[in-house]
Amino acid sequence: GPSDSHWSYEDLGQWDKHFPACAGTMQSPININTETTIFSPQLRPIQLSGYSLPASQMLTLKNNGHTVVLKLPESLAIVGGYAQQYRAVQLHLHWGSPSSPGSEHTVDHKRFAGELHVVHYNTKYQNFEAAMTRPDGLAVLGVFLEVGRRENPYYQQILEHLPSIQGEDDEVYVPGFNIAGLLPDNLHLYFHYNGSLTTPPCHESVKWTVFNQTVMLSKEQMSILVSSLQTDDNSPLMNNFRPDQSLHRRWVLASFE
Ligand SMILES: NS(=O)(=O)c1c(F)c(F)c(SCCc2ccc(C(=O)O)cc2)c(F)c1NC1CCCCCCC1
Ligand SMILES: [Zn+2]
Repeated sequence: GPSDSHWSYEDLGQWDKHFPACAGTMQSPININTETTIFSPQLRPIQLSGYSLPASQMLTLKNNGHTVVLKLPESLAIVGGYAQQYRAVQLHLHWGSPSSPGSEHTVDHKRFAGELHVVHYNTKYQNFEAAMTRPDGLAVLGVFLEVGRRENPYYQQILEHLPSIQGEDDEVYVPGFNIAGLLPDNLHLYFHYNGSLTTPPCHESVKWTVFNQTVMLSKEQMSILVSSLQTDDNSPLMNNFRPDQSLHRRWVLASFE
């Protein structure tokens, strides 16, 4: 894949040997300290377009050895909340283990069960590859996953296929569905900051939106997420989250008080 899969979450300290950006001062994820976020009323609600896909539109779901990735058509776009238009590339998940949480961002040092990332690129650049290295190149929407009492039908559209892509590089076709169903219903309560990809090559090209409202999955769904996939040497794919990186001179904005 785009970043050689020889890196792992075990050798985090070595990432910057091959990918120098990983040692930068605008890295992600971060801990969001709600005491020092800056209320920014100019932040508009995130508006999405084209997120509801017909079942006739098939998407590829792949275990790439680091996470499960759903490739998205460029017809999905962020049309509000960002200064420029961004189009979808893919979405993927981060999780922990049967006994521990695995979100990437934390809020007041609380780590959530998991985290969804929907990756988009700025349409002022030719394509994703050109955008990936520019400061305003990418927009990633982050959603915290929690365990609740009911099954989440939208996440089930992804989770039900995990048992059939257990091995690294396994992939399967899944029918389209309303991708917006994976996000919280309230898209105007969010944190916003400038950061990076949380995986090598760690490019500092991401304008992050982390929603304040979480989404709920059932216990059984979370169990499928943390225990279905394997990585290269058939070891369980778990705890695929990067520890939080220091903020340095950055501020985190909040669209709410
Ligand atoms: N949180 S994140 O957005 O930084 C992120 C991660 F944390 C990730 F862990 C990942 S997966 C690791 C990168 C990767 C490896 C293999 C393949 C492949 O075989 O197709 C593809 C990608 C991952 F894919 C992403 N997002 C990617 C950034 C990596 C390179 C380009 C792919 C689009 C966005
Ligand atoms: Zn991610």
